[in-house]
Amino acid sequence: MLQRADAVKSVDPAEFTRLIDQLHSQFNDLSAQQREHLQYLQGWRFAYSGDYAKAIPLLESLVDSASDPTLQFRAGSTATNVRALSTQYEGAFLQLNKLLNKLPEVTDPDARLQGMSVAADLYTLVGEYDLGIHYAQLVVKENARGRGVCRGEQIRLDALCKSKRIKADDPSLPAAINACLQQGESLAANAIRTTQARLFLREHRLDDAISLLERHYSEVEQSRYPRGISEWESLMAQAYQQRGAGVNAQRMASRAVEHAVKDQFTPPLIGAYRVLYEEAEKHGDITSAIAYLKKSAAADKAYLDDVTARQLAYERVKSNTLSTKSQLEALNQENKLLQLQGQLDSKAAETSRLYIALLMLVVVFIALWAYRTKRSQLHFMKLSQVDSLTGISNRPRFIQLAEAVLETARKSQQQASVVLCDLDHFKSINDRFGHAAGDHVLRQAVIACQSHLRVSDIFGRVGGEEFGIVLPGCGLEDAKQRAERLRVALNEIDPTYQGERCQVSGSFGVTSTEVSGYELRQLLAHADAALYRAKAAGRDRVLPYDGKIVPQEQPDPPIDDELRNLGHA
Ligand SMILES: Nc1nc2c(ncn2[C@@H]2O[C@H](COP(=O)(O)OP(=O)(O)OP(=O)(O)O)[C@@H](O)[C@H]2O)c(=O)[nH]1
Repeated sequence: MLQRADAVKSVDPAEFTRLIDQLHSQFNDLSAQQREHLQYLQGWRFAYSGDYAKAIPLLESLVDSASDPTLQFRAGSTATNVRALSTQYEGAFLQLNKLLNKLPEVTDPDARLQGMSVAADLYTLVGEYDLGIHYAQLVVKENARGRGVCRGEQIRLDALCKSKRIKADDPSLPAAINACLQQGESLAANAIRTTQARLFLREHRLDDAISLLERHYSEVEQSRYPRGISEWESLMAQAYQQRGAGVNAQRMASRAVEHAVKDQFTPPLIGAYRVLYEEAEKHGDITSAIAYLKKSAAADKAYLDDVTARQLAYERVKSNTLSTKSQLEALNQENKLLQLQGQLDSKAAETSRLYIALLMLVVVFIALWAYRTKRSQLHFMKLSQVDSLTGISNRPRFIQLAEAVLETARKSQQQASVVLCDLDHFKSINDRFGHAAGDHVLRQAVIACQSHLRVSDIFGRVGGEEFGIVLPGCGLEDAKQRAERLRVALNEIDPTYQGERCQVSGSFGVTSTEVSGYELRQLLAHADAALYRAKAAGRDRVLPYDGKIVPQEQPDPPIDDELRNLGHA
């Protein structure tokens, strides 16, 4: 029943009214959504009958609260229309803005037709004919369920008529009327006929106007649409008057006034009063003439006020919308700017992270490079400090370590001893068994000595087959005993090499700080003197420096030269 009522509401007013009443009687059986639909139809009925005050709250409450978005949009369309009809133009344009914003999301073709029709109507009403025509053409183009051509053409032709861009003979007029009739839209067909009648009157084709208006008058009367009936009758009155049929003119004008919607001052009403005034004046009824003239003037003024009001409302809403739009655009720009700023910040952070990563990579690379360099430096340093044959300190390293140990001993006034050891007849080992055997003996001699030395003792190869030993914390007597142990250890080296016997022995010269002081040069010289004495005494023995044997006089050579000389000793 709801659907049927909706379908017939503008084509069969009697059936529509009957259905609505019947639905009201079954109100309790309706679902919430059905009640909302009924509320919409009730609002529509009030609007149709000209009771705008009742129609508006019913419709607008649905705009905000209806559960179905399509019904919301439809209620909004009708509410816009009703507000315009009741001259609440600002409200109408505000509603229209809401509608046009929602329009892209609306899919229901009927609802779209209704919304776009309202837009077209309203723009035409404020003289924005091109905009009105634009929406009317959209209605025609979408042609929802075949009804778009009728509805859109009705508005487009009205806008063309008002903007004086069409003639009464334009073929689109009968074509549109036919389209409406095919759809059963007699109300719209008659609205187009009204437009055509106005055009006939404008072109002074009175017979055509009267013929058209009379032909369909009864049909219009049956429409129960007061606004349409009143306009029709006003046009008839004006046509009759111009034709000289005063009685008919007066009759129709009175009906037009009678049917006019209360407090609505439209051109048809003004026209009707004008006819009544002129007819009364013609018949000498001055009192009535003055009364109608006053009414006509009042209606005219009210209409002009209305035109001004709607123009003002339109301009006000338009400028508000524009300023809201520009505010929104400014906000959008600001948002875009903020977004860009955000993107820029994150890019900058990303770049910083890249830089940091790069920097870390460089640092790691440098650290690695430094580590490798240091390692190879240490390796080379070690190589430069170690005797490659025996693995103990070489001569420069021995001197360096010995000086350090003696300096420490000097500072703490502790004793230290220096021992020089030279292998006996080493040349003959080389000569008899070969150089490799000599090397082997040198390595064995070092191993034998090491097993009797402490970690704190300094042991180095100071010449070809000559070794230096510094014994920190060791006095002369102790040093002699320890040198003796070394001597015995050399004797105990396995004397066979590749099946041949090669006896190893060494001669030792010993001195200590208590005898020679803390100067390494002096200590070495004295130890060397003792060694010289041991060699001379028959080798394979330990002799201390006794101060009696003076080593060979030398003009204080640099310590390396001295050591070299010692090596040859
Ligand atoms: N195999 C080998 N021989 C070396 C090395 N360094 C020096 N020599 C040899 O050691 C020998 C030292 O001989 P001399 O200085 O005559 O002394 P010596 O034969 O030990 O006799 P005295 O010291 O008087 O007992 C020389 O023949 C050098 O060539 C070495 O690294 N390896």
